[in-house]
Amino acid sequence: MFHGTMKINSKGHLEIGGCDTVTLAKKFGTPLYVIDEELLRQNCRAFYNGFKKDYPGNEVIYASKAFMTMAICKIIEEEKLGLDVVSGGELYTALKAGFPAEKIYFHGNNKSREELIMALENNIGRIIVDNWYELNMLNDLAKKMNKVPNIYIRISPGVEAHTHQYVKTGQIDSKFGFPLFNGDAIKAIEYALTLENVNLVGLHSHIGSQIFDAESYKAEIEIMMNFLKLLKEFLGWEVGELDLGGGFGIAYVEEDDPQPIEQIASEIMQAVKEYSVALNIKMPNIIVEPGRSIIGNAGTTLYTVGAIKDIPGVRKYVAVDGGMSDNIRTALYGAKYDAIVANKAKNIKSEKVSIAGKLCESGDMLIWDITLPKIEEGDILAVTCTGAYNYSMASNYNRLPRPAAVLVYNGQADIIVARETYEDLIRNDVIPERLTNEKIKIANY
Ligand SMILES: Cc1ncc(COP(=O)(O)O)c(C=O)c1O
Ligand SMILES: N[C@H](CCC[C@H](N)C(=O)O)C(=O)O
Repeated sequence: MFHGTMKINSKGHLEIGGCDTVTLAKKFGTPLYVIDEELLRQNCRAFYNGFKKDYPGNEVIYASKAFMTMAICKIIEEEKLGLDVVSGGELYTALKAGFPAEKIYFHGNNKSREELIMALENNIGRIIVDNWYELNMLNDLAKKMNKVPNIYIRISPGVEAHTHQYVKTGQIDSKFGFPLFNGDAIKAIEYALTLENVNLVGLHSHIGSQIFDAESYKAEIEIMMNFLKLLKEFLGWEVGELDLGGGFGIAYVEEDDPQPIEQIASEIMQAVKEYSVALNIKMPNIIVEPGRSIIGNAGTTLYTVGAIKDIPGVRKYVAVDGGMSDNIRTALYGAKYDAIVANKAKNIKSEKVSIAGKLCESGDMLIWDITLPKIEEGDILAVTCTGAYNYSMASNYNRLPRPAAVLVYNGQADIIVARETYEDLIRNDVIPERLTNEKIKIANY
């Protein structure tokens, strides 16, 4: 499956953003995350057109947890989207990239005092309050700092999205948000409205990730709009902003069949409109927080093929020079990926193999069972749709340095994150004095 600007060039190599991926692998080394800028921008525009063009009060905020670097913040800003951050680190990155603070939304189920202070000092757009502890702490801090931040209350709506257990978040048994079913949500809202140093402007809910159609969102909308009606009746409070979260799915492999964003957006907006009329409540501005669907299919990881182990009648393992340290999703969620042999992009697919990583775990697999052209040591393998939750969930397991990322556009390739070096790996190591009596020599690689 080809995505965005992918094509096969005259050498029979896979090209992305007008760049030959075999040349990219040579120039920048592997593993290498390659980001197709044009596709990333197209994805941003699909959301903008679907949710914001006809509804200027709506906001599309990119869930930066999917993939964040300062360069990505620049593109998101240029595409007129806001930014969802979930930690001091993401907030810091956004601020350092000069992202407009008023378009930053801060999530998280256990924000620290320091993180909240940072958010208040920088007057960010919205703080999404997840629990009682945070609500009181934020109000106290804001009082001391003489601020009145705009907040949302996060609601746990009790909606089961049809997706993987670990990427469901809206169900009753969830660590996120104030439950609707036991009255906690309404109590929190009533209480927040009495607080002097927070300004409650909206509600938030998020039901999960990798959702393919509007049905689960409609269930969420039904619950939330009925709740808005209840709030109007019992508290006399009309909700101005309703954040429906992210979760829009993408096609990793051929059998995945998500509806186009424009279609889902139109069904969502239609449902919101209909409920406002039917329930006789003001139509709230809608906020959505796509992560995966903005960056997922715009990313491809290039690897070099190394050892190949054929167990006749059992399986042929093809090992690459990365693995679960740069893409943990197969091991963690049983995620499925597609791949292209970049230097043999035209060749006939002739053998079934499994793509293994180089880390010290049997579960360190990238793809179980894929049919590819005959593959040999030294080939460049391009695993597609690795833009979301690969780099951002990468680790240094086995002390593998994290790969570099390049942004490709119109024949140009620019590094947006440098490859980590062995020096980076030991940068924060400390050898306590009592262990240093023998000189430890570190070879200079
Ligand atoms: C609150 C919230 N918003 C948005 C997202 C983004 O989800 P996705 O990448 O599936 O769009 C997530 C999940 O990571 C989330 O928890
Ligand atoms: N935070 C998201 C899920 C992120 C899933 C992501 N880590 C992945 O690799 O698919 C949620 O709660 O819906």
